[in-house]
Amino acid sequence: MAGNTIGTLFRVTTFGESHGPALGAIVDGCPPGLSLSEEYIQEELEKRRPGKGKGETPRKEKDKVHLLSGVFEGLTTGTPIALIIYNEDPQSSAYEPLKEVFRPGHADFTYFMKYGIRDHRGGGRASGRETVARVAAGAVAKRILEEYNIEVHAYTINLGGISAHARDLNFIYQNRLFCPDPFAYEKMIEKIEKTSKEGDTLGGIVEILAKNVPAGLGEPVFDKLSAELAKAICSVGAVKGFEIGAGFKVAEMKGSLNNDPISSQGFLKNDAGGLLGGISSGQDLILKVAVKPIPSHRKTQRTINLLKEEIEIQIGGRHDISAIPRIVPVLSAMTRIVLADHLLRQLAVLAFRKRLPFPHFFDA
Ligand SMILES: Cc1cc2nc3c(=O)[nH]c(=O)nc-3n(C[C@H](O)[C@H](O)[C@H](O)COP(=O)(O)O)c2cc1C
Ligand SMILES: C=C(O[C@@H]1CC(C(=O)O)=C[C@@H](OP(=O)(O)O)[C@H]1O)C(=O)O
Repeated sequence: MAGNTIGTLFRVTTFGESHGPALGAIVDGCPPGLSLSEEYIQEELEKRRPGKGKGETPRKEKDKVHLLSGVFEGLTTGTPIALIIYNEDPQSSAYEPLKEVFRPGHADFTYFMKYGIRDHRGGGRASGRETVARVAAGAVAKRILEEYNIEVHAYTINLGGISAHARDLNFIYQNRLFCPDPFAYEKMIEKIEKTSKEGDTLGGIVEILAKNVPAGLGEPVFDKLSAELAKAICSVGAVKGFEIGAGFKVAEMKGSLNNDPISSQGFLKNDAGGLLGGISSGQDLILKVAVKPIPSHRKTQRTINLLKEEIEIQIGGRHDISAIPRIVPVLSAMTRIVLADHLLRQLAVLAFRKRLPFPHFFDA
């Protein structure tokens, strides 16, 4: 069925289920001549791989990526890139008792209402494990963006109500929570430990910062960069909120405060989050993403089964306490996929745009 592909010139399709033999991605539209290796992609996958930090699912997966096509002698050929990651530790029998039960907060009920059939093993395609394929594809997008010096950083600014106040971009890559604030990091770890003991789970907020994004990315109407980013980010499981720049605060701001004044040196502030008319302004892109707590907590939950009988369940098995931090590299990957697609789309415009007046407005 439809709905497994994202992008126009840079197209990503993912396939696979959490407890099937494998997950993977087909990446079509990557330009030729870029260096790309399994090692490069693996480095990104390691950031999402389960079982590496406090409160993460203990499922033992190497998440080893196999690059099947589209690369010859270390360089992309311009043809489709196929990436596959085999599942090694599914333990599907743990899901047998849940076969005819709808877990609250998970996708069991809606998948069943839609298809009338579902792969109950580990949530099937609705599992957070599907995101391994997205991160693999996002690594290809990263290679394209590197050619234009475009950087994407994502980091945890809130975990279970504990806020990060500092934004130390070096520190985010030194801790497993991708937290930019060493003080908040300690508090977040304590919160995970306490919540884990209580048998409960946590949500949080991830901020995404994209630097050196040239002005002009995004189409004017339906494929606005803002809309495409919202779609890509909200396509990730457990995402419940998305903000651009000042986000929901704009509702309370006056226009005289909200607008970012423009000087010959550039914009004087960035409440717009780098997007005007849905098109990148050349300022940093700043996005915020609200992530809900993991639905599989250990407390008793009310639900129904396939016979519509009311029952109580207690979910055991292997689960994250929070989708944070492992969702953080997924959100970077989705942002990169959208930016790579729109960069390629804008390069076609620029080939002609340079004939018009004011070419000095463009650096790309
Ligand atoms: C990286 C990541 C890890 C996740 N880990 C778990 C988990 O261990 N257990 C669980 O029940 N849900 C987990 N989730 C959340 C569910 O996949 C998600 O809640 C489910 O697909 C329902 O979708 P929704 O929350 O968007 O409505 C995870 C999600 C992500 C993105
Ligand atoms: C395996 C991963 O996370 C899984 C995401 C997940 C869910 O319901 O989303 C449920 C758990 O699956 P299982 O019960 O098979 O262990 C997590 O372990 C992964 O992200 O690689």
